[in-house]
Amino acid sequence: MQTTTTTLLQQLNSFKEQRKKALAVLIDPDKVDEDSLSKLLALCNTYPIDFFLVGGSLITTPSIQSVISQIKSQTSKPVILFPGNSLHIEPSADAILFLSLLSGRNPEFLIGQHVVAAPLLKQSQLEVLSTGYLLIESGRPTTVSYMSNTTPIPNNKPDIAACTALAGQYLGMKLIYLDAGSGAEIPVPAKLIQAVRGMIDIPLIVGGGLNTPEKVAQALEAGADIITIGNAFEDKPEFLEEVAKVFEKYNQASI
Ligand SMILES: CC(C)=CCC/C(C)=C/CC/C(C)=C/CC/C(C)=C/COP(=O)(O)OP(=O)(O)O
Ligand SMILES: O=P(O)(O)OC[C@@H](O)CO
Ligand SMILES: [Mg+2]
Repeated sequence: MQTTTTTLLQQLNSFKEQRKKALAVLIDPDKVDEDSLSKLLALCNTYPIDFFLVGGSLITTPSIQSVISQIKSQTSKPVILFPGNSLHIEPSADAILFLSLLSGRNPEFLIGQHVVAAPLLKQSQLEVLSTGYLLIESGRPTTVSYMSNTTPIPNNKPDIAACTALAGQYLGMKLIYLDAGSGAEIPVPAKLIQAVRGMIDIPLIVGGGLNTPEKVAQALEAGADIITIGNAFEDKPEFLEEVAKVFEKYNQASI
């Protein structure tokens, strides 16, 4: 019998078609130890999360692989790399966000790291998810803007964000990620999310500073298909219960 496997991209596209909102839990390998990760993973088995993102702008932990191995031993959800550079490729994950930093004008993060990464990805089994990555201004400089030496899109310029995202879609990218940056003071504004949502057809990921149920609900309401949460779960894993309630409301309404 022939078996067909669904790719992660197909799953994300089908969520979007069904209007099912997805939740990604971001694990920064530098910010967890075995015990704290174990506690978070136990909660991720209690509440319906969709996948894990693993990564950071700067990773000093020698083994991303051991973090992935712990996630895989405690849960069955897909693990997607969220890399800051080409050194962050770890073949034991399921997929990688192949990010091109479209909001910036630094060729290294638009195409340079990608050339180095491409042959490594070809040798791996990782599903490569071509992603237009847009940093949105969020109050104070973020790790990503510093590390990438780029300026984010002003958060009162929804048109610039929408046109940048559309250019990404026309270039063939399969996902758009709007990121206010990890621990952002001000998350991506609803108006800007709406403008991007209205311009593109591909799934939209939104993250950065989503640390209250209200902020999560606002991003979903504005049109995010996938929400990423990192810091708020690191600080308080129990926040997952509150987030799950927000998702339940949206996902029940979509059935
Ligand atoms: C193509 C490959 C393999 C690599 C390049 C990938 C690109 C273009 C990355 C864009 C720039 C960048 C540095 C992105 C990092 C995104 C990320 C994983 C953010 C998570 O948050 P942190 O920046 O680690 O925040 P903290 O300060 O809270 O740790
Ligand atoms: O850590 P937080 O603030 O949730 O941000 C998540 C992610 O979008 C950062 O790149
Ligand atoms: Mg980090």
